[in-house]
Amino acid sequence: MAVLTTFEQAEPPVPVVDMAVDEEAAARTVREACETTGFFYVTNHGIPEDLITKQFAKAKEFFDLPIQEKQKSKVNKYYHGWTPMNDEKLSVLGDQKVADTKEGMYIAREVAEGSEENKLPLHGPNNWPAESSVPGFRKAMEAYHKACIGCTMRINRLIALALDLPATYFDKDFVKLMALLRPLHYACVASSPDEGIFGAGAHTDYGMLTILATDNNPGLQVLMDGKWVSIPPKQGHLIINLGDMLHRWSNGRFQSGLHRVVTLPGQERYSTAFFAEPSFKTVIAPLPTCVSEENPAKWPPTTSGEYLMSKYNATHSTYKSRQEGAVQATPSAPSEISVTA
Ligand SMILES: O=C(O)CCC(=O)C(=O)O
Ligand SMILES: [Fe+2]
Repeated sequence: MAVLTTFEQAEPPVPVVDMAVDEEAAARTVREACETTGFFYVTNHGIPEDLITKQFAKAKEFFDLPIQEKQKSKVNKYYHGWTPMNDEKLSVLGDQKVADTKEGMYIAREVAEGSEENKLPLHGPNNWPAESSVPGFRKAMEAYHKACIGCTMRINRLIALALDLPATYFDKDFVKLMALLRPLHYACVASSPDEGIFGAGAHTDYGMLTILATDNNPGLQVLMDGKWVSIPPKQGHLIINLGDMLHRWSNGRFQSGLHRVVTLPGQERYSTAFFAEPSFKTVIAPLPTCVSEENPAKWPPTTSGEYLMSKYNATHSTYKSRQEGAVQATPSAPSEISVTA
């Protein structure tokens, strides 16, 4: 594992997908990225720049609040809301001594209490901060969340084409998508891989895809050929990476790259991840173009909801304690990580 501490800074090592070019051409670039690292940049992604800027400004205002105020928005039973510093220990490599030096806020698609969807685990109201403590927070986050859903649907078309499926293939599975926006704030604590201190420990994301917006500070690294390679911020671009659910859905064809965040000395960092997962009940069994007699299913079927809950259980201490005696997540196939890493 010594090789995993090697750093290498290079030109952006993952492709740029221009979403304004014709879909077939874009899908070819997506396929190449998805079969190797599972990471790519998108440009002309259709999300107005001012929505990105506004949500960053409001996220900062929220994270600047005193802890007692943020505690009022602490994750609720749906796991929506604020998670404090050092809540997660994401690394799957056994190299992390201190839990992630970041705090975050989970914001989902708003589901009304008492509604049909509210009967599902993880589906319910958000835990917004009071309007008086961060005026405009909800409005900015809801606008950006909505724009990210639109972007997800467009990227899904490219992923479908890249898998030789009709462009609209995933639409039915995302009618009631699980969509979590997660503004993140990394503390001014320099990461030290040798001492096991990370902004975010090495992990793969859980779902279909992640749309990541970052401030101008680098920090994100992806493991490529045994080396940690920086994926730097790129003006006008968003970073897309695939999650484990798509890895499994594509029967291992598309990759969910192992990544981490290493923060630099004297540097706070803000990023906002948007995690898109299929609707809770979507069955995750190999996609038709990814399975055959010669290439049988590598995992048993699961559902999007079960899979996501098993992942939260494994990594979020507050989720685990909240669920004790409540939701029982069904663990999925245990081989996920070794396949990915
Ligand atoms: O902050 C970043 O650059 C990455 C965050 C991330 O990987 C995550 O939240 O899953
Ligand atoms: Fe991630």
